[in-house]
Amino acid sequence: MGAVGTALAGALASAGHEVVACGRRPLSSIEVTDGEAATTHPVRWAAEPGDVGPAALTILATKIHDTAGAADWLAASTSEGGDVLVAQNGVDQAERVGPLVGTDRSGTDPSGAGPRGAVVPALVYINAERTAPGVVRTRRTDCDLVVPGGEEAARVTELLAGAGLAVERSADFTTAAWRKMLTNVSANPITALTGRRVEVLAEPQVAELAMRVLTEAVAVANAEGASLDDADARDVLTWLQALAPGSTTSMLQDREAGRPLEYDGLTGTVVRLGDRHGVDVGANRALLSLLSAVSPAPGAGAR
Ligand SMILES: NC(=O)C1=CN([C@@H]2O[C@H](COP(=O)(O)OP(=O)(O)OC[C@H]3O[C@@H](n4cnc5c(N)ncnc54)[C@H](OP(=O)(O)O)[C@@H]3O)[C@@H](O)[C@H]2O)C=CC1
Ligand SMILES: CC(C)(CO)C(=O)C(=O)O
Repeated sequence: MGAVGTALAGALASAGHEVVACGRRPLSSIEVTDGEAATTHPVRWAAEPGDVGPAALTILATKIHDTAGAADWLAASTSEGGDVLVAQNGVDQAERVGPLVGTDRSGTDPSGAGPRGAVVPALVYINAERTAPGVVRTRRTDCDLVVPGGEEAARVTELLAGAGLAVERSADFTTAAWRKMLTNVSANPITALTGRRVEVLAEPQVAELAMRVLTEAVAVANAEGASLDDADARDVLTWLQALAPGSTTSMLQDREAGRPLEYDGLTGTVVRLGDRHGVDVGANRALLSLLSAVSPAPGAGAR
């Protein structure tokens, strides 16, 4: 459980759900501070996949490059079905996680057709800052999560009911995912590279760079089937500039903690797709070069 996992776990615990924390460090409770109010919730810690047991809902909230590392946890919690909410950034959550869920991974079932739950992508708009293991500060706007339309996402949304989360359904999830991606290919690299929180995006020269990054990403998004324009790029920058004072990014937190940076599935994706579609992605490529100089791409094979 990191920043997002703890924030979502706190919300589910407050709705009365039993929460199991799958992780490498023992955890008996979590604390979530939203605004001034801190709430503490008990959790059961599972030290290894064999301790998890079947779950009605599994939330995967690792960094993109750690997805494959979570495979045994996912196989264990979905061995009898149950849905998976993929609370990760990027644009291909379902493709990334689908193969890891609910299939017989022992090799004894050649059809690979174990029980299957649904894999539902979630675009996370909660700004979550982990200040200690199991301790998180959230800064929220009027939307916490965006999930697709359809029956499977409706079932997951129902499970989340009562958790105090503002969940939106999007009938055009490709566009919604790329809109969220715009926040991450601009704010995350720029904050991580400058070592400053999102307020850095208010500086005129930085805002100009962010707009170049965003307009390139909009062209890539549209080549991938999204429906965005330069006004959306402007809106995303305005949204980022209006985030609560002190808001950070997941990539800046990783840089500060000396952890690998999650750029391959974000800026790396924009650059690869830009090259494939013949879209100029010069500003994104420059950020990618700088990010790779700061931290070698972790798990580039685990996109
Ligand atoms: N933080 C934020 O505000 C936002 C983040 N996001 C996205 O959400 C996703 C999660 O981000 P965030 O919560 O910030 O990330 P964190 O780094 O805070 O949390 C990731 C967690 O995954 C755990 N983990 C990684 N590999 C394994 C494994 N093999 N087994 C068990 N646990 C594992 C880590 O454990 P350990 O602590 O032991 O390393 C860590 O606790 C990312 O895709 C991010 O881009 C989206 C919106 C906002
Ligand atoms: C929107 C933003 C930039 C902040 O929550 C984010 O998604 C992240 O930190 O990864």
